[in-house]
Amino acid sequence: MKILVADGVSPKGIEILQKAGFETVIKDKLPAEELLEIIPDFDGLIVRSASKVTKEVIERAKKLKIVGRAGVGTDNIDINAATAHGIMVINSPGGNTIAATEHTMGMMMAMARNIAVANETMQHGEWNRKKYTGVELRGKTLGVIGLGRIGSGVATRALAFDMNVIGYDPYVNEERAHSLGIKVVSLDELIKQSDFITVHMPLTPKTKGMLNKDNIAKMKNGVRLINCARGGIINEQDLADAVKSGHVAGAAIDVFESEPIDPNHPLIGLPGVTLTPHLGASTVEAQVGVSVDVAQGIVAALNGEPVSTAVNMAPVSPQTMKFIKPYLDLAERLGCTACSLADGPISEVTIKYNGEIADVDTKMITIAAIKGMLNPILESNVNYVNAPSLAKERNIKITEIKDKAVENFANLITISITSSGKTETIQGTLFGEEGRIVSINSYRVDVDPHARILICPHINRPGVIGTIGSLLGYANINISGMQVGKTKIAGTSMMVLTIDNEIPDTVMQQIINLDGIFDAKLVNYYTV
Ligand SMILES: NC(=O)C1=CN([C@@H]2O[C@H](COP(=O)(O)OP(=O)(O)OC[C@H]3O[C@@H](n4cnc5c(N)ncnc54)[C@H](O)[C@@H]3O)[C@@H](O)[C@H]2O)C=CC1
Ligand SMILES: O=C(O)C(=O)COP(=O)(O)O
Repeated sequence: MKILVADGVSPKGIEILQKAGFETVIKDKLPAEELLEIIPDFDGLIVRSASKVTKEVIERAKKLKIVGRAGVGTDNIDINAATAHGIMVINSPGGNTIAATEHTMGMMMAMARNIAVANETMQHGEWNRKKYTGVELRGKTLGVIGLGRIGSGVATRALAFDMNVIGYDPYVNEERAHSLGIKVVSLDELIKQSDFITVHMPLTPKTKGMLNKDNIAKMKNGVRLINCARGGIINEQDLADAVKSGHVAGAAIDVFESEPIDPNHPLIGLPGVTLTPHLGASTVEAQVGVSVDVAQGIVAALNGEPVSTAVNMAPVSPQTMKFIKPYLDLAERLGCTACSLADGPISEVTIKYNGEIADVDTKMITIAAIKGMLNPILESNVNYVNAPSLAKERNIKITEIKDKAVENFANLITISITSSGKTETIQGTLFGEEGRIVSINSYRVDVDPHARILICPHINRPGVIGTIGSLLGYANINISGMQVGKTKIAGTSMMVLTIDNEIPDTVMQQIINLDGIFDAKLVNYYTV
């Protein structure tokens, strides 16, 4: 498989891709037209913030399976288009947190003490001590908007500078804010009380222009603003106007609505304004971190493994991922088994979780089951990204049930599929990390759901199993394992044979026609 690295990333990640057997094509600052032209040839794409992965790029990328963002912000990627095409988007959120946090602190100090402008003028032979008198951070109120990884890092560092830190983040609870040692206030209060305001949230339709002329007018006279998150969160023209009027004493800006910026940008040349060209993540350490993280994510995803940093899937924490990982494979095999038993279009699927597993976030396990169920019947490649939307398109109703109560197994997944008014129910559990099917339509079994199995409910009387064995033997099909499951219904059993070769349709029909056989279903796990 081929991976295109469109923006410069550290060679450490590229080594990981190459070691995993991927061919890599490395381009730095790839022009948009060239990206469009060459993308059809690639299975994976790595970008930073410079490359724009537009709908057009996605639509041309017929082989593309994954876009990896070596960094946090994915606003340069059309996530909806990627999802609609079943393309996974992953990012590498932890790797550049410290870099962006420290850059924010640096920008705040540079702005407060006129460091950048003093340096610039000194380089031109000027010695002007009076003009560049600054202000102290100690005792000033810092308003942090967005208390995620970077915002909370900035908050705790600012406390070490004896600043009074207040924060606003509608998605962070008070407990978390208290653990940071800061006070949570409303946006309005933060705007009115702060001497410095720094923003640390993603650019979304909600956050675009969140700081603008209306609320800048409510800020303290002499307020200083910092944006090391995304251009556009603070309206650039409104900010420039407020700096010119003197209401805003300083601005430290690393990110811009359009990058690189135009030489006529309104913030260029204004007193008190410190600008850097999107340097927040540009440290040696951060670039190694994001490159390694994104490469590992791509290798895992292209090997069919789930990735906790996927952006267009339900987010899963690394701890939850560790717990659920073995269940994903099991659920996919149970889904595949259930689908193979169904006799018509699937209308409804119920996935029930019993035991400890009922306490964790099972969304991804449910998706794995749907993926396993749809892959054998759909032409398109069903993956963790497109499985829910493909099920929805086919009007399949999906229900998750959770119940901590257990009977025979510490954890049990039960998948019931309804098709043509008939429901097939498969149950599975883990023995250690090994998945097992433990019941099929109430017949108790212990089946390893790999390779290929033949499931035959039959009359429990002498000779029935033997006739199938002979028939398969004549057809030169080897049976490498066998289980007979019983139920409470007297006189019937469930035979599950592990089969080494494909069974031709004619032989399947002969099996179904045998006296004492109710049905025969072949389950192939090659799609899992
Ligand atoms: N300048 C640079 O080079 C870098 C910039 N960034 C940017 O910094 C920003 C923050 O990154 P992280 O802290 O890693 O993200 P994060 O996801 O950990 O934190 C974002 C926070 O914003 C909050 N939030 C969302 N909507 C909000 C709203 N309307 N009002 C207030 N808070 C809101 C969320 O609840 C979350 O706590 C992102 O935009 C990212 O792209 C990240 C790394 C480097
Ligand atoms: O990670 C982010 O969100 C950043 O803004 C860093 O962008 P970059 O990778 O330096 O182009």
